[in-house]
Formats: sequence, C-alpha cells, structure tokens
Amino acid sequence: MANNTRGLRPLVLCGPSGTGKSTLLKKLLEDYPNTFGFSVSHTTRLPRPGEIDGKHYHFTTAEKMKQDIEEGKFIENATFGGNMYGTSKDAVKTVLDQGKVCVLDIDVQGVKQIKKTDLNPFYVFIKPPNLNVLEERLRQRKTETEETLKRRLSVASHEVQYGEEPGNFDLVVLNDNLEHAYDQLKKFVKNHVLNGKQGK
Ligand SMILES: Nc1ncnc2c1ncn2[C@@H]1O[C@H](COP(=O)(O)OP(=O)(O)OP(=O)(O)O)[C@@H](O)[C@H]1O
Repeated sequence: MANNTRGLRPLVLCGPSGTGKSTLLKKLLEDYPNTFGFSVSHTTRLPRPGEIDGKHYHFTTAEKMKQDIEEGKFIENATFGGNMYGTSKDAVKTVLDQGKVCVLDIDVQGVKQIKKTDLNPFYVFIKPPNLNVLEERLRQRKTETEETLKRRLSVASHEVQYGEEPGNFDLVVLNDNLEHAYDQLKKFVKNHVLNGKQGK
C-alpha cells in the first residue's frame, strides 16, 4: 500500500505561526496513516514541552546548522524570531524512501526557496481569520514570551499578503472553524495530491 504513493508530489503547508498548520497536519496524518510522512525540519530554537527530537524537529545548534547549509545539505532554510529553521535533503529523502507523500510545514521564506528547486510540490496556505484571532491562539498555546509573540505577529501580515497573492498557492484555506478548514484541506488532498490513487 505504501508504494502506491511513490512518485506523488509532496505537499507544502505554509502560513503564519499560530495559524493552525500543525493542528491540521496532525489530523491529516491521523486520517491517512501510512500515506503521508512528515518531513522533520531542523531548528536552533529550544524544544517546547512535549516536543521530541527527531519527531517534531531535529534540534540543533546555529553553528552546526550553518555548516550543514554551507555544505549544501538543506533544500530551504530561514531565520525566524532569531532562530534558524530548515528542511534538509535527508529529511525529504527519508519520507520518499518510505514510499510516502512528503509533507512539509514551512514558512514563506522557505516556500520562495522551494519554488526554485525541482521538488514540485502542491502549495497550500493556511490563513488565520485575522491577526487578533492569531494573537489569541498564540497566547492560548502558551508557547511564546511577549517578545517572541510580537515578532511572530509582526511578520504575519506580510505572510498573509504573500499567501493571498494569486498564483503563489494552489489552495488557500481560511482556518476559522477547524472542521471546515480540515474539510477543505482533505478535499484538496483527495482530488489533487492523491489524485484518486488511494483512499485511507
Ligand atoms: N480553527 C481553530 N480554532 C481555534 N483554535 C485553533 C484552530 N486551529 C488551531 N487552533 C489552535 O491555535 C494554536 C496554534 O495552532 P498550531 O500550533 O497548529 O499553529 P502552527 O501554524 O502550527 O504554528 P507554528 O508555525 O508556530 O508551529 C493551537 O493552540 C491550536 O490548538
């Protein structure tokens, strides 16, 4: 069954911090076990409570990450809120080798870089209802300090602008109601990413 996905285009989920990418991704991975594989990004930020090294992120140092970037080991990388993030070639290869559809959770800077590669994924933008709701979600998540929260919000409006620009994404999902947003994502996945090739 896993081999049925071989050759299918990867799926990029992008959107401002707190917009609900991880939440939607979790639902997708639960709904389609064995079909999708998450490309585990590298980051120099500290783990949040409950985050597991190698599962949620590969936690690394700025020194090591800079060196790996110089050595060409990354497909895309970005600095956000004083921390580095990136997708290594190995992270994508690991998923493809499992015969799964590779899902990448990246920001706008990463999307712009991926567009210059031959990865050829589907691009989905997850849009927050507005910046006040985004702030509320980030506050409720209790992962941010006042400073990191401000930084995340300050880039969010530019990201939404890029997300809404026609042609930049294959699908823009408004994450107002979670079930509604997930339905839109799932429909797109069924019709385009899986292209009728397999069910659950
Ligand atoms: N539709 C929704 N309605 C209400 N709350 C939501 C909705 N979608 C997500 N949330 C909540 O908003 C918070 C942020 O969501 P999540 O962590 O998935 O965002 P993210 O885009 O992955 O952020 P980051 O890029 O910082 O990892 C979480 O606490 C999540 O439970």
